[in-house]
Amino acid sequence: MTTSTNGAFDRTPLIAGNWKMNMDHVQGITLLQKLAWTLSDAKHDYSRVEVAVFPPFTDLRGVQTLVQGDELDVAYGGQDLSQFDSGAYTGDISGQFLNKLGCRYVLVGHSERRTIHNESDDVLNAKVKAAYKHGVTPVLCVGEGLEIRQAGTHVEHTLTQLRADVAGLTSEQAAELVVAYEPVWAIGTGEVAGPEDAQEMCAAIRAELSTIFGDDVAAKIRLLYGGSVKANNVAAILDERDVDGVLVGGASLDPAEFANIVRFESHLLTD
Ligand SMILES: O=C(CO)COP(=O)(O)O
Repeated sequence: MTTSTNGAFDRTPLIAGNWKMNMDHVQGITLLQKLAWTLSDAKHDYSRVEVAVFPPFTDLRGVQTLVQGDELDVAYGGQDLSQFDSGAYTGDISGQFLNKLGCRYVLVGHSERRTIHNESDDVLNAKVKAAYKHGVTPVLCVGEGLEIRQAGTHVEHTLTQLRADVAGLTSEQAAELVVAYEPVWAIGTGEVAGPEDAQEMCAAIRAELSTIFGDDVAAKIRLLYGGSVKANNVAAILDERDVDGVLVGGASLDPAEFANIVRFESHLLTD
């Protein structure tokens, strides 16, 4: 991904931080300010990279105010959205509301939503479509649990999720899509899938997207890896041909660590 010879040069690397249910709106602003200060000291190290954060819903208005007021070069998004536009859906958040708050992205189908909230691929397909309807780009999360990995059926499992979740999208929509491969066994465990595991799955995902949407569209879709990404392992993961970014959980709560992940290319230069 970091050279012009691998065909992936045109895909802007996306370094995304999923804060999960951490950081209230006051803590969230402090975290984002510290991140912005750290990054502004080293702007030249990450000028080619897009940075995004996914705070809790209650933080989004404050994040919007800070990003706009200080003209921060940081995108932000919601961690979930409703498949519906508005109405009697207590506790849910419409994509329309996210759009109004300036969200560029929204996570769809994170494994914690799939398991804790039993979100099915049918629901996730509707959520992906709802995101496009409201002008927010979905970051679709797919990936297998430990038992499936041990059984060796992880590629087919993940592609089955992918096919169901992107069913019915137009090529124009698909070209904007971001897919995050997050093996559940590597989330928050310290177990990181090896760069070759990330590449194996991302190559399979891109091949499947080529079958569905054609080679040109698939070549535009950014594929992220997520699962125990840290500053000391990010460069090797992002050196893989089909891996175009990372979705970071725990390490995104530490502004210095996350800034070092954003500056992954400077690790490549110094390593
Ligand atoms: O779930 C993740 C990001 O969405 C990964 O979390 P960790 O980086 O904490 O393993």
